[in-house]
Amino acid sequence: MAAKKGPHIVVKNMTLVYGSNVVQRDVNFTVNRGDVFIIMGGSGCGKSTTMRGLTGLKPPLTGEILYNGVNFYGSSDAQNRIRRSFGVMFQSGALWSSMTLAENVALPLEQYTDLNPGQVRKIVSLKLSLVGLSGFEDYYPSQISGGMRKRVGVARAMAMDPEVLFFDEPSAGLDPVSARLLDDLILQLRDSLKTTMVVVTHDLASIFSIGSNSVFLDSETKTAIAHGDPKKLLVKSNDPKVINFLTRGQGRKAAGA
Ligand SMILES: Nc1ncnc2c1ncn2[C@@H]1O[C@H](COP(=O)(O)OP(=O)(O)OP(=O)(O)O)[C@@H](O)[C@H]1O
Repeated sequence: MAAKKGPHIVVKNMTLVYGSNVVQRDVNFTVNRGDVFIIMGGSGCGKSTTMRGLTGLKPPLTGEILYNGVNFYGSSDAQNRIRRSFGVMFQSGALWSSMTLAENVALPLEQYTDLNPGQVRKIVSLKLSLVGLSGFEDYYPSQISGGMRKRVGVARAMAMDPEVLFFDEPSAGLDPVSARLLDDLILQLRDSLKTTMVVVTHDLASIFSIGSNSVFLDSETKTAIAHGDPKKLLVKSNDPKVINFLTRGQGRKAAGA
């Protein structure tokens, strides 16, 4: 578990492309240990692609991504080792509908560890209790709410005690109260487990309530134009695009910042 402060993920001059289409160019940012780090920006600016770069699904054309100083794409050995140090929660929760919640959370443990079934069962119960779902082990995804399914996705992403947890649009499809509960869970897990959290979102309520650090990706210039605590950016940024985004187009005064 990561306990020390300091840089956890360092992105250096990262350029991401699909064929001849440049999504983001020369992006630089640092995610510190224990950050709830927000990847933000307007539609299509490349947030999901950046997360794919950070998680090994999209090798950058150029640049480096360092985890604890080790180049993620430097060798397949490094990549495999680093991949084991993080968990990913996809937008829908990505649960298998034919499996119980316990079976879903057990999957990574069965795939990547030699734990016996009794040990797996214990860890699964612990992870489900961490996300407030004790006693739901034998339910199927269709028998629980959307917010609960996302929590199961978090439990599964945490099965291997990751140092970093990635969230792709965690509040998508949730009502505001469920979205808020999920935000609270993210903060609670960060505080209790010291896990570094990286969150792709354009939900302003989430950005301000959980974000301690961020990068703002701009779709016009195709690069990062702001970096830091979103609450501070709201007050201090001089970039009209950043202010426009953070105030939903209202401007700083109207937004009360
Ligand atoms: N698999 C792909 N192949 C080709 N182009 C893609 C692919 N995935 C995304 N793109 C393009 O890359 C750009 C960035 O997409 P991406 O999904 O990363 O943006 P985003 O900021 O996450 O968007 P949104 O907020 O709408 O989810 C878009 O122009 C998109 O059309």
